[in-house]
Amino acid sequence: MVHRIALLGFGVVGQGFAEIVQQKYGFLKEQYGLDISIVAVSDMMKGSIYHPEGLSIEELLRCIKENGNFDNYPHQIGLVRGLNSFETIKQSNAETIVEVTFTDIQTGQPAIDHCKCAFEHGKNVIMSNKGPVALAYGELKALAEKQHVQWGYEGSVMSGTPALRMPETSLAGNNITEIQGILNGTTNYMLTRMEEGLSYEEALKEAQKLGYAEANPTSDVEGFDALYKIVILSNVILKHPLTITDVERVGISHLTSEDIEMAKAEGKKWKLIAKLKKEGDRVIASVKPEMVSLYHPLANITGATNAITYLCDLAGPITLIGAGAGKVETGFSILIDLINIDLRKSLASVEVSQSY
Ligand SMILES: NC(=O)C1=CN([C@@H]2O[C@H](COP(=O)(O)OP(=O)(O)OC[C@H]3O[C@@H](n4cnc5c(N)ncnc54)[C@H](OP(=O)(O)O)[C@@H]3O)[C@@H](O)[C@H]2O)C=CC1
Ligand SMILES: N[C@@H](CC=O)C(=O)O
Repeated sequence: MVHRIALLGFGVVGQGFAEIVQQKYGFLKEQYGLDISIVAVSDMMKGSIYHPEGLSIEELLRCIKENGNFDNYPHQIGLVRGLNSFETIKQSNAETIVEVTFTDIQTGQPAIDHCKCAFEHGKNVIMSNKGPVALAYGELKALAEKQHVQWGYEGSVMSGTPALRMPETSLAGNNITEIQGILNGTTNYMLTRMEEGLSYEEALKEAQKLGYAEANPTSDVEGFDALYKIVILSNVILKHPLTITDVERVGISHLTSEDIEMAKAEGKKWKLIAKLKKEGDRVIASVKPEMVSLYHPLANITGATNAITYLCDLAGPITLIGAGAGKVETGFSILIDLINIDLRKSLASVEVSQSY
């Protein structure tokens, strides 16, 4: 069955996902019966193209590599240019919208409205964008259910490492009372590189070049990104509706090379640690840098790798370690949600939405 996709945003993650589809097309079709067709891409600066019978991924990637936009995408009958993100959602024949625009840490927009528009038009949404899941989880979940569409957001926490799906499926039946870990790849990468002698600015530049940092890296270094992730974990895994103002937040921007050296001299390391703890009816949440001893379980989590521990009443502490950011890793998070979407459940609603 062909699964038609429209991509909103064609930056690191959008291109990472497109490359995976290009490389694994035959394997995905053979193993999972998943015949992916990217019918539309709408990006703020790179341009927007749509063809109901599918676009050539090779040409999309070539255009971006050569010119940074889609102006030279070969013309063919039926090709539509210039649809904005909302027009792409409404006018394309995609069953699923892949929302990989930037995360706005203040408002979550326009991604929240992208989700609403897609759901209202009977389309599934898959995203690595954290804004909607952190700021509008309850409302969007209810709307998706009402519209009988599916919403995937695995990549919003720890990119392709299954920080959401693993506890939801394999740890089901436990009472999870505490969650803590390193949830931001950029800052963990920076702290690792600063221990190796780089300055704060040099380390940040590297993290940006490697595609780990947010479009606005303030989100990473001031702890907003990890805060969003801890709110998502509380909402999705603990089923406790936390808001961003409920979380104590301190970033790493005040840490200097001297602070790093001081920690080293004491046999310690700085880590940006995110925590959630159930206390009666309340959940206490924080994101802040801590000096941990070299024997601490998180001390050896280096680079853009993340780690998360779920404290379970039955299974005990379960720790997951894996990528927290990256082009392929986050591209994979989109794929795993796509594999888990049951298209048969959504087809009826797409047919309805396309008929008006
Ligand atoms: N990179 C990573 O490792 C991870 C990223 N994420 C999240 O995934 C999302 C994508 O990240 P990433 O690809 O790295 O970010 P990028 O900044 O590389 O790409 C985002 C793209 O979205 C485009 N865009 C912005 N606003 C709009 C809009 N209104 N309509 C259409 N396109 C728009 C941008 O356009 P242009 O630049 O052309 O203006 C840009 O090409 C973010 O929300 C991020 O938080 C989550 C996990 C890991
Ligand atoms: N900027 C984020 C990307 C993934 O969410 C990070 O560095 O972890």
